[in-house]
Amino acid sequence: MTASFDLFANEPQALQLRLGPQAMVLRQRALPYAQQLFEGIQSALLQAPLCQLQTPGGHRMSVRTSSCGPQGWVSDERGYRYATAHPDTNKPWPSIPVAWQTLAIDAASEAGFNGFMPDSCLINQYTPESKMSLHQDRNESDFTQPIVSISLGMSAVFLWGGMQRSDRPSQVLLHHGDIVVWGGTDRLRFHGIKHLTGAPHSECGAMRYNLTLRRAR
Ligand SMILES: O=C(O)CCC(=O)C(=O)O
Ligand SMILES: [Fe+2]
Repeated sequence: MTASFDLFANEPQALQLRLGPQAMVLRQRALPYAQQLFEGIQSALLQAPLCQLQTPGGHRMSVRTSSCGPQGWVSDERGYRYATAHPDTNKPWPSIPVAWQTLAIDAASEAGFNGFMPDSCLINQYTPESKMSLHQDRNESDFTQPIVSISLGMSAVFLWGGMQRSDRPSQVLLHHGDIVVWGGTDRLRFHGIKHLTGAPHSECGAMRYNLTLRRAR
């Protein structure tokens, strides 16, 4: 075995994958916090149960969602928007755990966005039957604030498109512990989830969780 082989064996995979001028995947960035994140999700969902929301067009989303923070993302026949209370329980959303805030703020700054101040964390739960069509995140009031999106559990095929819905998206595999950050000129890029892929996850089975931290107001 050569010395260089040894060096490469210890080399982590490329830890940052650039998706655009102001967008990147921070591979495995959330891995050290995964257990803590799973526990936080479980306790948040006890207070704010997952819902299968209706789109304004009358379809049921295949993803189940909940939120933390002063603002939670909701959807119904009246449209997509942020709300201060859970649509079923009418209670305020649980607060965003401080560790999630810190992780998101640090990830944002590593991707070039200082001063990220999330007031909303969407919790998406996917099964192998779920997908999320190409969309832009545009219900927020300040597009200078980035999006920080944490993947946990099963891997997924992330669709990373352009500024037009018709732009053909590239496909990026997102794995347990990866964080995607996008903002600035990439803030309104179309994106989505084609489907989950790979084996069930040791911690959460045939499921993927995504935490999307944003500044809503
Ligand atoms: O699950 C993901 O990785 C993306 C989720 C997303 O784009 C959204 O909730 O707006
Ligand atoms: Fe999105």
